[in-house]
This record gives sequence, structure tokens and C-alpha cells, in this order.
Amino acid sequence: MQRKIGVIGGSGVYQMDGLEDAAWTEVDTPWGASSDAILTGRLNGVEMCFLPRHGRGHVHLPAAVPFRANIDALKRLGCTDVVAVSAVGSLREDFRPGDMVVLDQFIDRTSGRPGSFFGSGCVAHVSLADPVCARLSDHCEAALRAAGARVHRGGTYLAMEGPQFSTKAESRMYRAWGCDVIGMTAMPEARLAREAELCYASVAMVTDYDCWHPDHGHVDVAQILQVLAANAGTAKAMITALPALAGGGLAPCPCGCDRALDHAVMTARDKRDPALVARLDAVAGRVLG
Ligand SMILES: CSC[C@H]1O[C@H](OP(=O)(O)O)[C@H](O)[C@@H]1O
Ligand SMILES: Nc1ncnc2[nH]cnc12
Repeated sequence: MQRKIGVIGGSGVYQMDGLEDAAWTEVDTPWGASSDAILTGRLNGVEMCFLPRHGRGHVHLPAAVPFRANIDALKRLGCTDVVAVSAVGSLREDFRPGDMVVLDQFIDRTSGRPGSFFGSGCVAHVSLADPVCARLSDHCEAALRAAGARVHRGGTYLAMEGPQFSTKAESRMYRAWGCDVIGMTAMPEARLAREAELCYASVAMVTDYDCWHPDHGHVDVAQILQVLAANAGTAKAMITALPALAGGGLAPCPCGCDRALDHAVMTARDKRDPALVARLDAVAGRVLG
């Protein structure tokens, strides 16, 4: 058995080129429809799945992205690894527009988004202390460096609710909290990927300085699109390099991502809600089955 790599494309990344036997596939999930159909195929001999987070044509607001359906669908298609690509604002001087950040921490300021696959009738608590897979992040870093990108390894992402951008007071507060970048979508995506026992890495492209920087104008969509267009090749080159780096055999994940549920489920077998357990077939069937 080989690894299968999922890619979630963020703002500006709605397509994946170069797949052999490429086909857009609709996946039924117990959590509703995913953001769009999923593009499946092979790249350099490795099975890949690509899902545009906001849908082709950018139709979903950040808060309305069907995060559970997206993660379930990728797991259901057999992905072992998921690389998420996002556009972010920078909260520090030395993270410049066009730079790439291989994230390692998140602070969640979103509200009201369904944030777990589990619930009454099947309660589970996974660790999020290290919310990304270090091995997959290594591969992303190597792929970005090979593509000639300016790369920062490690960074804390502030997930805001949006869709409006931040006020200056919020932006300054997030800087004081030690956050490095800001966006609207990495949460609850990262939480759900952990519950689904996926190796998950999060790669952010800096598009702006949000609104805190005295020497730069306030962020707007035109500026973000311009930076995304100018640097589109970087994300594409990273994705193209991933199969050779991350597409090996199915050895256990050294970080334990693939065993996240080993000691997580609290609800006694005889108290579990059969309907919820059935919905969890793809995500948690390994431990509930
Ligand atoms: C394009 S402006 C803000 C929008 O871009 C980011 O999306 P993604 O994380 O999917 O790349 C940000 O989170 C907002 O959703
Ligand atoms: N400044 C910003 N705030 C929130 N999301 C973003 N995505 C890109 N830039 C952003």
C-alpha cells in the first residue's frame, strides 16, 4: 500500500495541473457535500486528490466551507496525507508578501463552525498540542525550497471568523499574542484532520500586511489577488514536487497522526449512538468498527 496525498487549495488555487487520468469525482459523505467535486488522478506514480476549499469560482464564504464533508471525503477516498494551502496576512515585518510559511500552530478565534466529527453518543478527545504532521511539513518545506521560495519553517496562524478583515485593534492584539499570520480557514480544518487521523500540513502564502503596518495600506482583495497571481507558480511547484517526497510506503507516522484516536474515545461501547457511529465510518471506523 502506498500513501495517497490530498491537496486542499485555498484562495487563488482552484486547479491542479499535470494529473494523469484526471477526473472530477463527487463524493457522498454523511456530513453533506464537500466544497466541490474532488479532482483525482496520479502524479509521478502517486495517487492524488485535489479539492478547492472555496469551490471552483470561489463560491463559499470562509465560515460556510463544509469542513467536515471536505475532510471526510478526502479520508473516504483513501488519502493518508493532506496538504492545505492558504492565503494569509502577515502579522510581522519579516514575513513579506510572496513568502511561504510552513505553519505549526493555530489560535482559533472562529465561532459557530462545526468543529468536531464527534458528539453526544460518541465522545472523543484527541490531542492538538502539535496540530500538524512534522514529517509532512518537512516534505512541504523541502518542496518549497526546491521551488526557490522564501520559506519560514514554523508560524502561528490566527484563524479569524471573517468575512470582513480585522480592525487595527484586533490586528495589533493578535501581534501582541505572538501570532505570525492571519487567515479565515485553517480552523476547524486542522482539528478535523487530526480527528480523522490524517497527516496534515498547512502551507500559507503571505499576501499582505493586514492593517497593522504603518508603511503599508490596509489589506484588500485586489492586492491579495495580485500577490497570489504573481506567486501562483510557487504553490504549483510545491504540489508537483510532493509525490517524490511524500509518496512513499505506508510506514506508521512518526508523529502518531495515523493513531490519534487510539486512546481518544470516551463513550462506553454500549452507550454509543449507532447513527453517529455509522456517520463516523470513514473518519473513525478504525477504532469504532
Ligand atoms: C481572498 S481574501 C480572504 C480569504 O483568503 C483566505 O482563504 P484561504 O485560507 O482559503 O486561502 C482567507 O482565509 C480568506 O478566506
Ligand atoms: N489580512 C488577512 N486577513 C484574513 N485573511 C486573509 N487572507 C489573506 N490575507 C488576509
